[in-house]
Amino acid sequence: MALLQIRGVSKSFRTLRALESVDVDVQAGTFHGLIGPNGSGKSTLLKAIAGAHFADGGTIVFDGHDITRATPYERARLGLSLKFQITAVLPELSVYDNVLLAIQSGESLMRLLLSSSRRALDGEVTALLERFRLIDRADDLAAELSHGQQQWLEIAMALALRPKLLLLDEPTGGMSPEERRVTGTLLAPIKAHCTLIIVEHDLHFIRDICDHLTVLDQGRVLDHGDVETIQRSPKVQQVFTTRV
Ligand SMILES: Nc1ncnc2c1ncn2[C@@H]1O[C@H](COP(=O)(O)OP(=O)(O)OP(=O)(O)O)[C@@H](O)[C@H]1O
Repeated sequence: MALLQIRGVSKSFRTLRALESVDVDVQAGTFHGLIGPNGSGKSTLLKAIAGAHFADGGTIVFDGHDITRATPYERARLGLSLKFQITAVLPELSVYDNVLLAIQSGESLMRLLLSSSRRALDGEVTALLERFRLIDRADDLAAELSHGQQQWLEIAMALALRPKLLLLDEPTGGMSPEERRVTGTLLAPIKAHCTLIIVEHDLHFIRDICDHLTVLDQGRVLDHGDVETIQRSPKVQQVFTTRV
């Protein structure tokens, strides 16, 4: 059974049908790309998965649980984590404290009161900072990081609670080509423990890191399959040459 099963999901904003009867299966241990022209519904689908929007119709089953009406908090407890397009780091805190807070957000109040404090969590914070090449910036304010480094910090924070499924909305937006390349390198090892759904406009980037692609067009699934199949798909080629 797929880790995530989306069946017949629809979402309207007033009269606009942003998603129309969308079916997607995401297998555990894969990187799954969502692509499509502007306004095709990619972000709306991510938000419906994370619970930031409720679907108007259809069902979403995650890891055997029907989460269609679950709150974002309940989904997070089941192992879903979302990093939005807009940076959400706390700029006035150090890089270290941003990651520490992200880890502590999953701690029970009792553990916090008993102070499973900085020292107890230091190993976890340090490991994440090392993995995301931020250890040398640990004491700097998050505001002082480059745009690319802030994105990596956010991915590290999204991984702090060890999610089973990570949702990334355009993580390479605004990055330099070198930062994009590094982002691919940083994401690759998470496949060992985390499934990924990623929305991206950079088709080279997504082609290089994804196993499977779903193509949306005007709120519907236009095609899906492995990267080679999608690259050869005439209907996908037509949409990308005429409307991207
Ligand atoms: N909160 C909202 N209220 C009203 N309309 C919305 C809302 N969110 C999205 N839409 C509309 O729904 C449609 C799908 O938007 P969505 O952001 O999901 O597309 P997208 O594929 O992610 O686009 P892009 O690639 O430009 O980010 C668009 O027409 C958009 O204007």
